[in-house]
This record gives sequence, C-alpha cells and structure tokens, in this order.
Amino acid sequence: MERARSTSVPPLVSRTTEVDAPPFAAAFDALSAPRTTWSAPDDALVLGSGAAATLAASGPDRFAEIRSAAADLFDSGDVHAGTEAARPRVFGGFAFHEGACDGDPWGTFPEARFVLPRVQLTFAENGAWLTVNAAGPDAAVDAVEDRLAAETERLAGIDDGSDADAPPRPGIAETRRTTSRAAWRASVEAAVDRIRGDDLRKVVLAQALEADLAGEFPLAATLERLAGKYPDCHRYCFEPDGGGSAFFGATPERLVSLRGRTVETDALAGTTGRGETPSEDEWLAQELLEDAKNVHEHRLVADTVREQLEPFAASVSAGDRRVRRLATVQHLHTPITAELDADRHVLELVEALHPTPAVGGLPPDRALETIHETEPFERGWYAAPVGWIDAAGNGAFAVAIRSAVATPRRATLFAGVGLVADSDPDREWDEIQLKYRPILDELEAGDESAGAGDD
Ligand SMILES: C=C(O[C@H]1C=CC=C(C(=O)O)[C@@H]1O)C(=O)O
Repeated sequence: MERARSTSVPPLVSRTTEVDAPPFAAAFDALSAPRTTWSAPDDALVLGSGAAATLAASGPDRFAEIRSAAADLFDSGDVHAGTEAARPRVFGGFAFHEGACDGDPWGTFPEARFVLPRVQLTFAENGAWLTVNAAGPDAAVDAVEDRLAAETERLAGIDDGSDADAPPRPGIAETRRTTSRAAWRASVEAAVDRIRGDDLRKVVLAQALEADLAGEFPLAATLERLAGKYPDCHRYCFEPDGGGSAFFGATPERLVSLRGRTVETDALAGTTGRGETPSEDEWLAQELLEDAKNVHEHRLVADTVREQLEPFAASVSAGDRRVRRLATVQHLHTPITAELDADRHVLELVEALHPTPAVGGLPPDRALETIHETEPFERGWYAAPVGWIDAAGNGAFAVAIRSAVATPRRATLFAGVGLVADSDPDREWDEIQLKYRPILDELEAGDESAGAGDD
C-alpha cells in the first residue's frame, strides 16, 4: 500500500494579520506557484501560494491516506489566526478514479494532492487576511512572524492593476474533439441498450475538447471573469508543483460541506438550456420540472445521495426539487442536509459520496466499467472532489465539473451528461456543447475565434 507522502512534517506554525489586499487578479499574478484558489457562495475567497506542506497519495486508499496525513500535519499546530476563515487549511483534490491521471493532460497531477499554502490570502466578509504557514522540523515562530511582516509589505507594494485593462481572452486557433458525433451516437446507443437490458440504470458519459489558443492564456483574468459570471458557483484553481498548468473551473455542484456535525450537499442532475427571453426561460424551467426523463435522471442522484449519507447521520432531509438557473444552462436541484450521529472527518463523507450518480452512474461499478470502456481519454480530476480540509476535520468539497486544464497555449475542457433509458444521442450532444460554454466563453476572442464547431 502506498503511503501518503508529506514533503514536510509537523510542527505547524501559522500566523495571520489583517491586510489591505490588492484586487484578486493582481494578487494572483504577483504570487508564486503552486497557486490555489477556492471560493464558494457561502465561503471566503482564498488564494494560496507556495507549499508549506504537500500531501499526496494514490490508489484505492487515497482518501484515508490524505485524512491521516492531514491529521498528522494539524496535530501539533501553533496557530494564531484573527478569524476562522484565515486559519490554515489544506486545499486540493482527487482523481476521478485510480489511474485517471495516467495520460495527457494530467501528467503533473497526482491521484490525490493537498497543499498547505506557504502564504494564504483570505478575502472574507470581515476583511482581508494574510496568513503565513510553515511546517516541518525547521518551522519556527520568529521566522514565520518575519515572513508575515515581509509578505504584508510585499502585498502593499503590488500594483493593483487599476490603470491597466484586464488581459483579453486568448482566442482559439484550433479545436480537437476526443469524440466524433458518429462515435458519440454509437456510445450513447450502446449505453442506452445496456440500461434497457437491466444491466445498468444510469451512466454519465463525458467528452473532452482540446483547444490550441491563439494568444497567451490569462489565468488570473479568467478566474476573475468566471467569478463575475458565476457568483453562485464554487470556483477553484489548482496548479501542480512548479506551476506551468492549472486545473480550474466554476461548478454549480457541491459534493459536501461539513461544519461540526452539520452536512450540506446538493443533488444536481437534469439539464435544459436558457431561453432568449424571461418567459421562454420560465417555460423551459417548467418543462424541465415536469419532464419524466430528467426527473428520473435527477431522482436517481437525490435518492443515492440520501442513502449514502444515512449510515453517518442522525437525520437527513431533502428540500423540494427546484430549478437552478446558471448563465448557460438550467438544472434540476435538490438541496440535502444532514446532522451526523457522531464527529466525522469530511473526507469520510467525500469517500462515501464520490462518485455520485451525477458524474458516475448506477450501479457504480457497472457505470465505471462503461465509462472506462467508452471514453477515449482520462478524466483526471474532472468530475472528482476538490476542496479544503481544516484541523477540525471540517471542510468543503465541490464536484469539479465545468472545468479545464490549461497551459499557456492550450486548454482541455471536459463535459458530461447523464444517460438513462430514453436518452437521445443528439440532445445529449447538444447538452455537452452547452456545458463547455462557461470555459469556452472565456477562451474565445469574439469573431476572430475559430470556436468549437458542431461536429
Ligand atoms: C457531468 C456533468 O454534469 C452533471 C451535473 C449536472 C447535470 C448533469 C446532467 O444533466 O447530465 C450531469 O449529471 C458535467 O457538467 O460535466
């Protein structure tokens, strides 16, 4: 069994001060790799830089190994934080399944990797906070306090970029699909046959789209634009050691958040487009709420999430099914909350829930087998859990959809759809194109872009 590797070991020293922070994009550009960003509708925006400790793991025990490495790291913390959100956290994610990072563009992404940032800038409701973390035998309070003073000064000297225009979108020179329309039709028909044959109840099949960029990819500006357009989504960005590429996105799907014994999660599945007018939007939403295929596809997710939480919970309750409206699509959404029956670590819940049938399928083993046999690319961290963990075992995780891996001149986008017995290949193809839009819109540079055609 491979053990989680920690490049640094406790003790952990962490100091925080309140700062006047520059705008997010200016701070992001000024900080060094590996950089991490995390932000959720009910959470502070955190920007991490460097690694005071890196926890990595692979294989079937990767969730447990990260949990135990994080417990070791946080075990002997000497932490002074001015506010809850600025306390040290490790940020990172997991591969969708074992072996999912064996191939392009995932070469630099381990199957599980969490980083305690050396420098953590937190934009919270009660102000901006700068945290410096150190871990390992050489971690010393004096050195951390000196570094905090130096980083505060450095932050104050960052040009806030207010005189400069945000860098433009890079434009797309060329795109390549992993899956032709003919191959897609054949795959969907084969999956639907399996579902009708009782072998499978649901499977989520995905595609990837590789885009050669016409100009340099402006990561900070892209993250800032996504934040403006998707304020209700979880936004995330992870650079592997040394930087050079980044996995990022804006996902509407929370996997799980745990604070104390209170769990919040979402069932999100079943999709339609946006209308041209408010009344068309409303009509589409109503049709989605009543559509038997989408309701079935959604119910499988909501029921499974509830069932998976039950063994941990004193109570589980689900809200009404509703429509979640995003900039490019509308989804069926059921919010689910639970109270745990005992203290648990958030990664126990992550492991139990992933992959939900919103990104895997049912039964899970058969769905994963179908995904392996069908998809001609590796999912890597796409559709997998990304988020953070703190010293108390609290944390928040999102499902990394509406995402891409980007290097300065290339981006690979991912999108998938849930298939049930009456799924139609062409409608599902169109849905995939809609799900590329959040990232594609940030890559295309108006008219001069080649864009992603229909076939
Ligand atoms: C797998 C994806 O979306 C999932 C989440 C919401 C709705 C979905 C659907 O309607 O098919 C998918 O289950 C994706 O965006 O790549």
